[in-house]
Amino acid sequence: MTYLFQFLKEKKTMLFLIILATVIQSFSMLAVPYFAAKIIDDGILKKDLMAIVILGLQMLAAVGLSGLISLWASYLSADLAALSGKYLRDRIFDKTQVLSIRDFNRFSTASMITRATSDITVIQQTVIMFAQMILPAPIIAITAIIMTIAVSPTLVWIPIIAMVVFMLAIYLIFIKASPISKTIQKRLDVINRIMGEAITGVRVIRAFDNSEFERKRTNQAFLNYADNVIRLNKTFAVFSPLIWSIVGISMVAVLWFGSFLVLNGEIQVGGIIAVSEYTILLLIALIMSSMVMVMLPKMKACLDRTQEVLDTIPEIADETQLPALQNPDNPAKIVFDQVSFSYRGAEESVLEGISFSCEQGKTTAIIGGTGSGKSTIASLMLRLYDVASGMITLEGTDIRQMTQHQLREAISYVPQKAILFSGTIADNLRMGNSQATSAELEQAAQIAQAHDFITELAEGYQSPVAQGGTNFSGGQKQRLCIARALVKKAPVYIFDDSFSALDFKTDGALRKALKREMADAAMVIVAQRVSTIMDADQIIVLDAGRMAGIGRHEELIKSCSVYQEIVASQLSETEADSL
Ligand SMILES: Nc1ncnc2c1ncn2[C@@H]1O[C@H](COP(=O)(O)OP(=O)(O)OP(=O)(O)O)[C@@H](O)[C@H]1O
Repeated sequence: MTYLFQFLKEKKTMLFLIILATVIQSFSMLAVPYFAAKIIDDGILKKDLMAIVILGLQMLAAVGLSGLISLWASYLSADLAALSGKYLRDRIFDKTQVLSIRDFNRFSTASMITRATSDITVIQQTVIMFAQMILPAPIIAITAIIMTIAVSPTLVWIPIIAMVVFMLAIYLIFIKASPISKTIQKRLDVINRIMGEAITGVRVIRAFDNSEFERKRTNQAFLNYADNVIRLNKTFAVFSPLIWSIVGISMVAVLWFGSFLVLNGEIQVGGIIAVSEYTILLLIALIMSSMVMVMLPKMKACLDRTQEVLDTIPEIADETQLPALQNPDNPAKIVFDQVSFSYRGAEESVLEGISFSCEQGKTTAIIGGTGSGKSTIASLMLRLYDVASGMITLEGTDIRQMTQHQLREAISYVPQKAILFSGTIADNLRMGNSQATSAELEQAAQIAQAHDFITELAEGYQSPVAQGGTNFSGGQKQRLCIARALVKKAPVYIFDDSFSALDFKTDGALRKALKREMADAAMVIVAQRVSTIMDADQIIVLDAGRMAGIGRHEELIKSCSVYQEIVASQLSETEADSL
């Protein structure tokens, strides 16, 4: 609730206007029974036509005012609801940008998407309903009771008892529905995850003819969701008969006890009409508000889930007191000093005692078997995780002693999985440097060996990129990601297995161009293929998270058995012998 209250605090003027409009609307609505009673008592019973006309006009004015004010209140509450959704989505988005990968994994992608979309839509809808239907209820209830007292204090117990019984019933339903609503939102997460996988993985599912298995899996998820929705609806099924019983019994009570009072001369006939109308208006206000109450358990579940994300304290946060940066001209750009690291929950270290230095103008390659920890080294350089022991420095400064912004400004990164965003090619290339000129885009694309295929497209650099870059081949996507990293000019470049989808010729041409054009940068190339890293200035050989060797290709081929094995497994005997 905290964040919603913060939002309402920020929008207090709007909230005040809505409350004001609601008060005026409630009063004008409750004036109608007052005039109705007067018309009966002072007009009809006294046969005074003039009084009937005047009171009728006053009644019409009250109805008109109530309608107009209600329209204004609706506009205001629609605005408030839409803005509340925007406010919460902005906060969630900002949070996703500071959460560490580990924090992020705690929630799962599907759940994060549900929280930012449908959960907030539920909150948004409830805010509008709250403003339009719940807010007027107490005002109408209190005024109706005061007006009833004014007409007949003896009959006031009827609307009061009706109201208490009604609220007690709603409270009990709320208590029962709350946990079910929470479960429903969790089931929705599962549906989103499974449907997401079924849709994005449709090619694989068809290729493995696995539709039947997927159908069973989705069916189970849909059933679990439906079961809970049915339980919730059953809980609310008692609601309608209960309400109408309370309304009916209240009416009987008003007419019955009211008739006695009329016969005793304590009130006039119009009084019975007024009291019964006040009771009905009070109950209608409560019915309307309770319809929204039905949504409250769900809204609470959604708010709790939103709050859970927003309350998460990022595992990796910038220090508040940062020392001045060391030496930006330090030729040793990135240094790993006895770095060890393990993923949360894993018993063994993924990296152990890693020490090396990436120098300006030099290429450092990291090679090793799958799962040996190559990508983890890249993630640590970007401080997506913090080291367990040891230290990583950028230009002489411990990367924990600088802001994440400073660190990531200095590094340009090409991820292992080529990720593109919907928009144009130019939009994607400008991601790390929005001011880049067309000439700079072209130059980067040329180095990345992407220029030729881009210019062959009808719209060139303005060609559309589909969500996830699905309209490009694996190799084209990789080259666009490399070009994107080159457009962002940085002292350090990390290529995490970014040449794997390229043919040997393109791979060779790209590396040659990189060496020529990026002569001043420190380059880190993570690779599986020996041919990609053979001419690097230093090669780090990883074996199960430990450094099995470091040096140039010619040295390692003689001294490092792990490297020899990798080379032997990839190059033909003649090729290996000739090296
Ligand atoms: N987010 C994670 N949580 C837990 N374990 C992880 C995570 N990411 C990687 N690992 C584990 O850490 C080890 C090293 O993974 P890493 O991705 O660094 O290897 P790699 O050498 O880059 O492999 P590949 O060449 O296959 O990409 C693996 O055993 C992997 O299972």
